[in-house]
Amino acid sequence: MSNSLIDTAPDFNQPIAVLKHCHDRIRKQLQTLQNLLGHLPQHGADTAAQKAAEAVLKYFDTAAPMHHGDEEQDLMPMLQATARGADAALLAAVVPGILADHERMDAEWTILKSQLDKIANGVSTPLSVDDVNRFSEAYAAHMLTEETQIAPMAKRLFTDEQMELLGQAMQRRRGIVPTSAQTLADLRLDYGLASLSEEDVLANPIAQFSKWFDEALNAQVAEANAMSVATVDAEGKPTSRIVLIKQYDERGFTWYTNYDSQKGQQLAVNPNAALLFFWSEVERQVRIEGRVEKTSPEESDKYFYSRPVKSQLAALASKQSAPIGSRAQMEENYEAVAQAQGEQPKRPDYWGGYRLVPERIEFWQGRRSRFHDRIVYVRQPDGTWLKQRLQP
Ligand SMILES: Cc1cc2nc3c(=O)[nH]c(=O)nc-3n(C[C@H](O)[C@H](O)[C@H](O)COP(=O)(O)O)c2cc1C
Ligand code: PXP
Repeated sequence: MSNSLIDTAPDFNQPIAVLKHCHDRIRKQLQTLQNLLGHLPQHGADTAAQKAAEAVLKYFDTAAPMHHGDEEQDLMPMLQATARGADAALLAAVVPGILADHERMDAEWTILKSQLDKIANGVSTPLSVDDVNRFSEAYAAHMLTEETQIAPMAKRLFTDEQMELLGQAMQRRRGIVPTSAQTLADLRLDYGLASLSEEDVLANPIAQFSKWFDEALNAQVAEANAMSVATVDAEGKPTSRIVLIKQYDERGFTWYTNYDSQKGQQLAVNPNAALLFFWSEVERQVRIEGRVEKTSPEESDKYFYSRPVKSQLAALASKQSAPIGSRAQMEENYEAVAQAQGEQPKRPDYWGGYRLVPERIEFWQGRRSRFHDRIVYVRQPDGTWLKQRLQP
């Protein structure tokens, strides 16, 4: 039970209150900056000024970035994945501005920091009124938007479980380990952001993939375009690795690589493969299975030449998946290729695209207590897709 007469920080089981508490601390630091502006002309970088500068530096170097991280990596993505209708429209209007504010405030902080560093070290240097005011005004407007638009929406929309997840993520960011020693086996997240029903999914699985992919991008899932590709060797032993998807359409899902690599050699013997996307921030997984074919040389050219020249050279300099003695040897190979090829390297025949032509695509949405939603599409001999719900 908290004593309401004493000003203590709220618990992480009330994450929105913690974020508000951070704002109050920011306001105190901004006041300290104003106080410093008044103090410095008379007293210079005396002990009081040094202490004040140190406090402001400590807060904006450590706590503020974590606060921005809470919002960018947890609060906003969770809200974006939950909000519908007018709430979703409001977020679409407000979130880009919030992210841009963070960048601007970071830039303004860099300017102030160099001045405060000197003051903290006892150097009597002036603190720019304009720099302080720009920084303070940026924060004031930003915090007001969050407190009037974002926090009330989160309080209204988030379930108890979502609040708990948000609080846990914020604790992890601060390196706070739960007090009872948590064992590996106890590590688990309960999912509850959304549901998936037969009515929700589109008739065409590629269109459904497109919808989820766009939602993952909008929710700022880290590397939403990264997918695992599983292949098997001649004896049927599986291996998997991450690649970046570069295109998808009715024909299939495409990535680019070295045809002589381990995966290339395996696909030459057995073209069956499986792709996997895991989008943790939206609690979704997509599994895609089928047979792989090479993209046409024209398609491979088009993608190869769209890449940065240094990546083109790196592809030429690397016998992907073959052992090599040292990093130095790799650098030598790169330099030799760069010398030989110049600014316009030519795509080698052994580098190009693979397209997985899907036969089965499953969409998984995490639900509470492991009672998840799974909808699978299986391609029928006539080319149509059969849709089924699978048990979790
Ligand atoms: C995020 C990420 C993206 C990657 N994207 C690609 C890619 O698009 N193409 C590629 O050949 N390797 C990519 N790699 C490297 C592969 O995971 C792998 O190391 C490499 O393709 C060799 O695999 P193999 O020996 O199984 O053929 C990526 C790795 C990571 C972690
Ligand atoms: N090839 C290799 C070896 C990679 O590691 C990657 C990505 O990590 C890629 C290709 C795809 O990258 P890009 O987007 O530069 O084509």
